[in-house]
Amino acid sequence: MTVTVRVPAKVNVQLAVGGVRGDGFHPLANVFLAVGLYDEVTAAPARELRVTCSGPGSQYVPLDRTNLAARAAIALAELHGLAPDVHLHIDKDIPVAGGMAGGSADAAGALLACDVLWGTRTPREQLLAICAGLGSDVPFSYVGGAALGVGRGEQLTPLEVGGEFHWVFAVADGGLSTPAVYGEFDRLTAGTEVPEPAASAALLTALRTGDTAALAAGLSNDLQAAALSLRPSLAETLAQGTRAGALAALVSGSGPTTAFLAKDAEGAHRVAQALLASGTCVAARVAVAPAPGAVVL
Ligand SMILES: C[C@@](CO)(OP(=O)(O)O)[C@H](O)COP(=O)(O)OP(=O)(O)OC[C@H]1O[C@@H](n2ccc(N)nc2=O)[C@H](O)[C@@H]1O
Ligand SMILES: Nc1ncnc2c1ncn2[C@@H]1O[C@H](COP(=O)(O)OP(=O)(O)O)[C@@H](O)[C@H]1O
Repeated sequence: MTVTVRVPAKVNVQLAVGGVRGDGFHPLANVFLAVGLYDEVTAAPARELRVTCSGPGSQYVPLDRTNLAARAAIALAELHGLAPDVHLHIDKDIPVAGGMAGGSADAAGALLACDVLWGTRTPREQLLAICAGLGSDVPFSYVGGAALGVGRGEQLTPLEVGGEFHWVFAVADGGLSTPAVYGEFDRLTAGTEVPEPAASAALLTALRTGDTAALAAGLSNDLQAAALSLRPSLAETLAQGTRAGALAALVSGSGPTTAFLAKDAEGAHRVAQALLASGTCVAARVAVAPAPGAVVL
């Protein structure tokens, strides 16, 4: 028997970042939106823990016990006093190290796949606690849809979404390290008063009412300046998407993937074609949001 779970990528429609905490993390008001780009994680019985990976960027994914999917399997096995003897295969479609939470998606997917394969029927609250222990973004990858994440992003409140949003994602050449981008944020804000992060009421209303123009007006990412500082060429990608008719353009999370909100499906295809033709990205993907969280196929 094998179990395959599909898990979505995310874009942060608002990422408000406060001053660094004593534990090295930053307090956030993180408005997550799951988008329809997916990894699939398949769990199969095996003699020992083994991870394989296929798809774009898979050569950059570690296959040892540092892989977030492997860590998820180990954490679940420990909870139930089992050995984590499982073969996890990750079929990647989410850009690696791209600011779209691909590793977090794989962790959430592996957790659900192993829970079903092993018949451990772990209560949802316990699964979410394991997710939070694995990484700040992992609980959201599990639940999907849209949610406000506070604390370091792991404390979630689900958000209502009143419509569909059409996105384009420009995949950059190479990745950006999340800790490096937070470090650059600290450098750029040193000596300034960083306000307490708070979710924007206008943005939450835009999500609830499915108002694309209002969502476009409210998009914000406090890590964008840091990502652009580390990768100045992203400014040109953002400009090309805007020129092609995107309603708004921003860096996705810690980058370097850039995200473009379009009016409708046709607009999204136009923006994707223009981005590819501009040569400022290696791939341009269209995706609809919101997408569901981890689901068994
Ligand atoms: C920036 C965001 C936005 O959603 O995602 P990406 O765009 O990278 O996908 C997240 O905050 C990334 O979350 P995640 O990738 O799960 O981070 P973690 O594994 O928990 O932490 C990795 C490192 O990022 C930094 N970090 C993470 C979260 C946070 N609130 N403050 C931080 O300073 C810390 O340096 C930490 O050691
Ligand atoms: N299953 C996984 N998929 C992708 N990256 C992983 C995975 N497990 C660990 N990693 C490591 O996490 C880093 C961040 O990857 P990823 O989650 O794709 O990006 P981001 O944090 O920007 O959303 C990668 O460079 C890789 O070394």
